[in-house]
Amino acid sequence: MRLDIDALNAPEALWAADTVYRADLFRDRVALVSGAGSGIGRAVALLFARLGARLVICGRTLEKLDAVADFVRAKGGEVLAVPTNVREPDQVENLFAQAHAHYGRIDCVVNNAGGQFPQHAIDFTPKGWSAVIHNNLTGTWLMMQRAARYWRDQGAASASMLRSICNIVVVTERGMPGVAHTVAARAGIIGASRTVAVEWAPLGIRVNCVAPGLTATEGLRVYPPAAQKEFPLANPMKRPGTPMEIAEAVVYLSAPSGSFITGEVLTVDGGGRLWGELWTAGRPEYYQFS
Ligand SMILES: CCCCCCC/C=C/C(=O)SCCNC(=O)CCNC(=O)[C@H](O)C(C)(C)COP(=O)(O)OP(=O)(O)OC[C@H]1O[C@@H](n2cnc3c(N)ncnc32)[C@H](O)[C@@H]1OP(=O)(O)O
Ligand SMILES: NC(=O)C1=CN([C@@H]2O[C@H](COP(=O)(O)OP(=O)(O)OC[C@H]3O[C@@H](n4cnc5c(N)ncnc54)[C@H](OP(=O)(O)O)[C@@H]3O)[C@@H](O)[C@H]2O)C=CC1
Repeated sequence: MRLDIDALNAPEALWAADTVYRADLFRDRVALVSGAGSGIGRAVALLFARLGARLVICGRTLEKLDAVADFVRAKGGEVLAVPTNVREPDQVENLFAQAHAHYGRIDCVVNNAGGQFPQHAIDFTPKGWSAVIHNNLTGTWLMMQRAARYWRDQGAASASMLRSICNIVVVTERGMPGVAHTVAARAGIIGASRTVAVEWAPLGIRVNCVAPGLTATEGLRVYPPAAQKEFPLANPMKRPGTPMEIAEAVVYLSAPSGSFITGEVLTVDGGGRLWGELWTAGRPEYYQFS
């Protein structure tokens, strides 16, 4: 299988792609997207912008954020780019302070920033385990909690507020050989999301997760060629998902279409949790077919 990752992730292609949503769905709303400099996060941010949202985007690398911000502005959109490492509480604090100073409101938060490295679990070092847990569990949690405190401090939710948190996780049901650290971290986020969906409902906050299956982004390039060769075996559709397919799921949960949905995990994996093999660090000999 040849993955045309560059074509599927090109901002112009994302901007021109068909969408089921109407153009003013997020007019006057503010959407904050982490990890928006590439891949799924960029696709989510661009779709929000196409639907009229004003954006706050963050990630660790300023150049990547600037490229997305320049593109959105060239299309007539409004965007604030704040370099942020979501693992650092002070930086998360600064992000929300800047967003509020700039727009005076935040409606939706999409916690997409994350990543891991493929390795057989038996070889994880304490430092490697901690890096992935901090990135994906602690970082996402800090963003969720800061968003909830922001909305609590804003007072009662008005009818015009969406107050939605959407966390990008991975499909955890069958585990995923080669990335046990990230499966552990994301299972933690799913559990926390279900719990705070109840605790934060009185604040008018909905909390959901989107679990993408194999999705064609630049991020896949960190996987070894042997794993990449087997990517078509990841689901019964025998193709990767596209960043746009994940973005449309995020918008569904974040928009009024998700107004009665909270504590849910929307799996967008082409059926991969039912059938498919994903050996992210290569297939061990024991599991070879011949
Ligand atoms: C088949 C694929 C599809 C399914 C996979 C699961 C679904 C998810 C898919 C995706 O997420 S797509 C890709 C998303 N993007 C990324 O994953 C980004 C790339 N990864 C990273 O940036 C890092 O892996 C990181 C750990 C997340 C970054 O954290 P940090 O900057 O703190 O780490 P480092 O300082 O680089 O390393 C700390 C520590 O971690 C161990 N380690 C890091 N990389 C590797 C590696 N390639 N192999 C083994 N161990 C690694 C190591 O112990 C490092 O410490 P030192 O050895 O450097 O002292
Ligand atoms: N592609 C796939 O098959 C799947 C992806 N996912 C998840 O979807 C999300 C997006 O992945 P994808 O788009 O594929 O890959 P990318 O690597 O392109 O996206 C990850 C983004 O997160 C940012 N990021 C990583 N760590 C941090 C941090 N500590 N603070 C702030 N930003 C950070 C990165 O930017 P920078 O390095 O500049 O900070 C990058 O823009 C990730 O959480 C990923 O694990 C889940 C399932 C499948």
